[in-house]
Amino acid sequence: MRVPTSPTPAGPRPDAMIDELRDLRLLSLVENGTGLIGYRFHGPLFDAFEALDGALVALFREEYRPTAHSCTTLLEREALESIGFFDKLPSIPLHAVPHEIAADQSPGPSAWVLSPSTCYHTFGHLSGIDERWDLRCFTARGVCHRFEPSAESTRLASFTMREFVLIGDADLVVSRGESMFEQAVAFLGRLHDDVSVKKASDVFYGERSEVTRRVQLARGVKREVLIPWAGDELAVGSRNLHRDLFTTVFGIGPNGGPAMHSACVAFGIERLLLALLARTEGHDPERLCALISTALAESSSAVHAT
Ligand SMILES: Nc1ncnc2c1ncn2[C@@H]1O[C@H](COP(=O)(O)OP(=O)(O)OP(=O)(O)O)[C@@H](O)[C@H]1O
Ligand SMILES: [Zn+2]
Repeated sequence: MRVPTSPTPAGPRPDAMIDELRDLRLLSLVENGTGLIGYRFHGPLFDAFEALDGALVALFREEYRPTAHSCTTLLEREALESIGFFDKLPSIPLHAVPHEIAADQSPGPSAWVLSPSTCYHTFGHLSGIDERWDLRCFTARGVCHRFEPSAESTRLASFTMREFVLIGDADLVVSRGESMFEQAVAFLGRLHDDVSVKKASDVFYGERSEVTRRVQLARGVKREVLIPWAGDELAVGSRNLHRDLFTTVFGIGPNGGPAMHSACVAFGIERLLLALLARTEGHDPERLCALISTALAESSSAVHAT
């Protein structure tokens, strides 16, 4: 998450490919005065979006057997308060004032925010569970919202995240989280010849200081997978280790004994789609769909061969 800068930039400069896709009516921009809110994908471009998301789920289905769940766009404000989100990143959450809830006055408009990540729904669902397990995987796709105004065409206020959450034994969460991330990187490497990985820090998981940033980098709490985009590198996914932060706050697992840990591996589907399409011949979404199927088949046979 990036702390918003001020003053707010005028608006995004769509890249040439984005203009092309708009002309073909495959994509439309959702904008307001502060910049780009999000994208709507149409026809074959939406098919490629679904193919990418579906491939990520298929990639991990056999080995991790994730339990899938859905998400609401709205999240209880309390959930973010309990993990100190507003103390660390007060400007990121977008507050929701849906008319129906406002009219009903119960629980009241200020009780809701637009969800900034999908894993809070997973943790919320497991809250208070009195069970311990070695390792379980959960997955959800959700529209996420963050207020990080920027002139970049890939920093959206509304975007789609596919997330896998691992919960269980501390060592297993780290080792399996790492191999899951590596498998995703290998899959993306079949679709693009210039995929890179780097360690990152996130102000959310500590104080906003240089010391914390370095400690996080040294501990490898966050790793990102990047694909070139518009002369720069774009983070299309990340692996975050939370230790027992969320399991403790949300009360996941029985009292007593070592706390279970959690990690998440998350992907931004809009970023992935645009960055991969930029490398696809003719920026053709149907061609990208075919490449995704081939890469998925190759990835599965690589897993079975080991
Ligand atoms: N504002 C955004 N617009 C589009 N995609 C995003 C945005 N923020 C995050 N994502 C996508 O969701 C993925 C997982 O979210 P995560 O919280 O790890 O991102 P992040 O570290 O905040 O991203 P960044 O480093 O770009 O600020 C990111 O790797 C990225 O692909
Ligand atoms: Zn997460």
